[in-house]
Amino acid sequence: MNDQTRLKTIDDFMLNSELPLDLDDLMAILAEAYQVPIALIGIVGQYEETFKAKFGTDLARINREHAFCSRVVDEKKQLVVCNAKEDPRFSDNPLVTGEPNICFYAGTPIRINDQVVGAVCLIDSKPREMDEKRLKLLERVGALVSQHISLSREHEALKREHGLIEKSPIVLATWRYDTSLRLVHISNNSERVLGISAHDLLEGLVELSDVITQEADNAFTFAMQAHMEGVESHSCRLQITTPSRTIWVSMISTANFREDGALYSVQAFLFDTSDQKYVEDKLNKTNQRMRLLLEASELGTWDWNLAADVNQVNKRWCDIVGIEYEYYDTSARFFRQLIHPADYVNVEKMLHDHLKGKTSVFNTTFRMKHTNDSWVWVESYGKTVETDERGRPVRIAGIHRDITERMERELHEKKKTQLLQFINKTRASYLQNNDLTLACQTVLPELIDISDSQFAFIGQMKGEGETSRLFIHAISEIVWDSSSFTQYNEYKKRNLYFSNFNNLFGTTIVTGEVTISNVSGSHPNSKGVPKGHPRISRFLGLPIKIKDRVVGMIGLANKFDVYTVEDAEFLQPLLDALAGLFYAVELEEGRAIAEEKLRRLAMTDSLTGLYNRRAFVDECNKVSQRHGSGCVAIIDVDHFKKVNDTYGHDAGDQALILIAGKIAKQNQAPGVVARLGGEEFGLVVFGETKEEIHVQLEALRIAVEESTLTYESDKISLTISIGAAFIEDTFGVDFSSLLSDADKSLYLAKEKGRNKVVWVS
Ligand SMILES: Nc1nc2c(ncn2[C@@H]2O[C@H](COP(=O)(O)OP(=O)(O)OP(=O)(O)O)[C@@H](O)[C@H]2O)c(=O)[nH]1
Repeated sequence: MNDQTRLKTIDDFMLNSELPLDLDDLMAILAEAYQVPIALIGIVGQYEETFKAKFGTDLARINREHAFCSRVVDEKKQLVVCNAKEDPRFSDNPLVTGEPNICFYAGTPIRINDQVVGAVCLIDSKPREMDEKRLKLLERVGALVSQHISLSREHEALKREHGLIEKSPIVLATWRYDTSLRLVHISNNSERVLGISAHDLLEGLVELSDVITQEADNAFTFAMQAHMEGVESHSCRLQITTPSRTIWVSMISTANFREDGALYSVQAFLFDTSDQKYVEDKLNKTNQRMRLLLEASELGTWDWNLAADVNQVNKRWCDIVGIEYEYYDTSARFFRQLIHPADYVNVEKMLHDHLKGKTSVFNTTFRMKHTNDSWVWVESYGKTVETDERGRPVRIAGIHRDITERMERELHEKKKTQLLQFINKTRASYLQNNDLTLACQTVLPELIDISDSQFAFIGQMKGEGETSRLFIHAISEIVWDSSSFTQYNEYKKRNLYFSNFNNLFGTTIVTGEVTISNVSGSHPNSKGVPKGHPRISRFLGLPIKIKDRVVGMIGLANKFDVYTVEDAEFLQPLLDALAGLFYAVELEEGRAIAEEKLRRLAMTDSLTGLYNRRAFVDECNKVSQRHGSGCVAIIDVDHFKKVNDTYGHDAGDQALILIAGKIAKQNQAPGVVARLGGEEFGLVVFGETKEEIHVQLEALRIAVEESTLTYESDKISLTISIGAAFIEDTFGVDFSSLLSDADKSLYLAKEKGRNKVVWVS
């Protein structure tokens, strides 16, 4: 191992090369001084010893096994052999027995890097002695040779470096400092690289200050002064102008200091960076032009370093969102918090896609919060401009363009079209289904969307005056407790009414005006919301009017932005359309009521209020469609002509009203009671048996018999005769023939003396 290290050192110091050490003269002096015929410097290799310097012999190398020096190397110490011929270790050594007939040998180690690599030795063919003093002297010679070898190597290395520098585009210069800095060395490539000959500079024929600009001279002087004041390294850029050309040179200088800290020398590398300077200048000019162009084009710029989380923007960028340039916060968090909540997810997605390499550019439009609380539409266009060693983006840069005006115009147009579409949709839904509530519910989500709101309702006033209430056709589902759940269920059943108008939305109904509240609780009529109800931060109440009458309203809540009069104006066509529909519904309802009235009138006997004959026939037809037992009867007032004749027609009328009342009282629905004409009434009675019904008819007869009509001062007694036909099952029965049968029985009842019930046999 140790031997290996030694051989490596030999290799390293090129002692295994053929080159001599150039110390033959020293060997001559040494031989002279020690009065020996041979003095050598031997380097002991693996198999042989090579003589690097010699005096007194022509031998270049010998086998290692015969080399005396190998013992010096192996034992790492001086070796003195006074008489080899008598020394058993060497007596048969061919170098002893033959040429050069070694008899005396004194060797001292050559040490390099603590390794003994060879020896400096003295040889004589005669026996000799060596005193201690001379041996010490030889040891010192060995040390000097060792030092010489080391220095030679360093010198060789330096020569090689200098040789490299001379061929390189880098000029090496050294200044020595005594009272001032003086150029003491400059590499020969100075002429080629800098255009100034090294010779001229070193001889002082040309001064550096003669060829550099004033500005560069200042920079150079500054560098040197910095070194004089203790700065170890420095770099600057100098412009050098020679008659043939002008170049830019970068100078990197290093100071060397003495132990007391005083400056000893300055070494500098100078290299031509004109190309780089040219590119830089061009880039600067381009940047400058770009900046002017951006400023002129009203473009905001951003340059986001992701790793450092620094987002640099220009002044225009700040202007777009109304931020003072000086107070701009460069963090991405600040940038993000300006993005509109409704656009945030999309922006993040677009950014993510670009960062992951899914898109070559980041290009999207979104809204940003202006310091004046409005939203600014920006078009953002960005691109990765720098990546790390793994290709991941570390810097993205881009532009912002304020497109608010264009977007608002476009959005307004789009919304207008959307509004007209959904107005048509509402109308169509109503016409198709004749169901206004369904139509309102269908368009509610679109209304919320188009108005940028969170909640909405559409209501219509129902009822007259004091009792009028707002019927809720459609409302956003907001359920937060059991009572609101009940309320929402009422809504589902189409039975939700708002009747208290002493609050924010009620203001719209009461005043018939648009209600705008953009700060929660700020409106004088605001009563807040029930506990648990989502916060209503902004509210817009829009009245639906027919002429000046409020017939309903739209309530909108929680727009991202503030509600404005323009919002109300924008939605006016919808309000008008709903007003039209509400009016149509009102008309429809009125017509239905009138029709019902007419229908009732056509079916009613005006004197008694009972069904008339036609209605009786209709009702009998209905009865004939169901199963069950019963009877049909005809009732006739006895001697009614006499009543008329005796007490007058009016008394007759009163008698008819009285009897009609009795009949109606005795026969409730589903029985049918009608005045068939004159003093004749028709009756359908239900009952299990004929007997059971008979009891009912008898009761009616008796009730009339027992009643007395008081007309003016007269008491008028009345009786009725009844002809009745029993029906086992009413289903499919022909009532007209049964009535005819009952009429015959009535005739019989009259014949038998009146005030009787007679059944069809
Ligand atoms: N006051 C009044 N009389 C009416 C009305 N309609 C019919 N009458 C009268 O009713 C009378 C019916 O008389 P009649 O058909 O002769 O029968 P009656 O007098 O009741 O005798 P009987 O039926 O045989 O018991 C006529 O005098 C009609 O003028 C009416 O609406 N009001």
